[in-house]
Amino acid sequence: MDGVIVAAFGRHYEIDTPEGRLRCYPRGKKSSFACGDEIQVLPGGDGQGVIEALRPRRNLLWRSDAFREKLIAANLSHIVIVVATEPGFSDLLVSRCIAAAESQEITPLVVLNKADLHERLSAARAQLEPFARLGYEVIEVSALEGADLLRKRLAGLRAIFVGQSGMGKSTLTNAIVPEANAATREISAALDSGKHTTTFARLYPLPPAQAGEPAGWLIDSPGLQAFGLAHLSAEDLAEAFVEFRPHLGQCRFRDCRHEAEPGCALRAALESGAIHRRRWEHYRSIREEIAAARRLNPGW
Ligand SMILES: Nc1nc2c(ncn2[C@@H]2O[C@H](COP(=O)(O)OP(=O)(O)OP(=O)(O)O)[C@@H](O)[C@H]2O)c(=O)[nH]1
Ligand SMILES: [Zn+2]
Repeated sequence: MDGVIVAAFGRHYEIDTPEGRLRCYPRGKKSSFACGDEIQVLPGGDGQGVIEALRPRRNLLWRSDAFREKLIAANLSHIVIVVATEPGFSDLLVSRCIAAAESQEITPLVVLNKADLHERLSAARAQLEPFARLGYEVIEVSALEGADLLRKRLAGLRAIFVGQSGMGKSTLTNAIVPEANAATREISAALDSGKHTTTFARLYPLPPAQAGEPAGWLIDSPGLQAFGLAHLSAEDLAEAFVEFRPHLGQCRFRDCRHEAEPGCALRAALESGAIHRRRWEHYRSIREEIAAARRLNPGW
């Protein structure tokens, strides 16, 4: 039977199948599946099943530091990077998420939430300007006011919300997917608290963009403060900055590290303004972090 992983708990998985939701276990000890993975399941009765096989992935979003890697989601069409007017957000984290997306050929989409908090709106817009200038879509919403525009935009997509804690990912999910509301209420009741912090990723169905087209889904994921990209090589990283692409391979030296070498095409693009200074800083700090991770663990 075919199914899709809707939640991953390490040792077991929740899988939606044509016969309903099953609680499934992998065959062996090793289990490395993610939300969005398409799976072949052997149902075992009483709502349980065994994972028989993984269908080939179209892509895989993951993060890594020197010693650990974590699968986030598979088979995505879009990564929705949620930021907010309040509290402040890290534009470096936005660049990291975009780099992760670009390296897997997933389309990034930036959502600026809490647009109802007007005093902070222009500062947040200014922080997003380097991304908007690159052609990345930025959508302003207020989860408290319904997020209708975003609901329409996401119809038919296979998307994940990523972002720092407190940006409003869960509130947006609740505004967009009615079933998510019920799930949040259950968890809150179980924890006996009004405050809800997402602790694991969960996939919810979305309607198709038009009747007759395929349905989509949306994954709400826990807030992240870090998005390590230790698995990307220096070349992968430069490629993941889309505005660098026309300049790659144009440096005087084939092995240019884009530091202080003469005839560096990237630095020339920076000086001419074709590369935004902020994005250059992001690139440098991610590259440093990758180099540090690889010094700690040469196995990468
Ligand atoms: N004013 C305003 N507040 C919002 C909006 N969206 C969310 N909030 C508030 O922001 C806080 C954080 O929202 P959450 O949805 O829990 O944030 P999250 O990104 O899911 O956080 P984690 O679950 O920790 O990852 C809550 O108090 C929400 O009520 C909005 O559009 N406007
Ligand atoms: Zn160079």
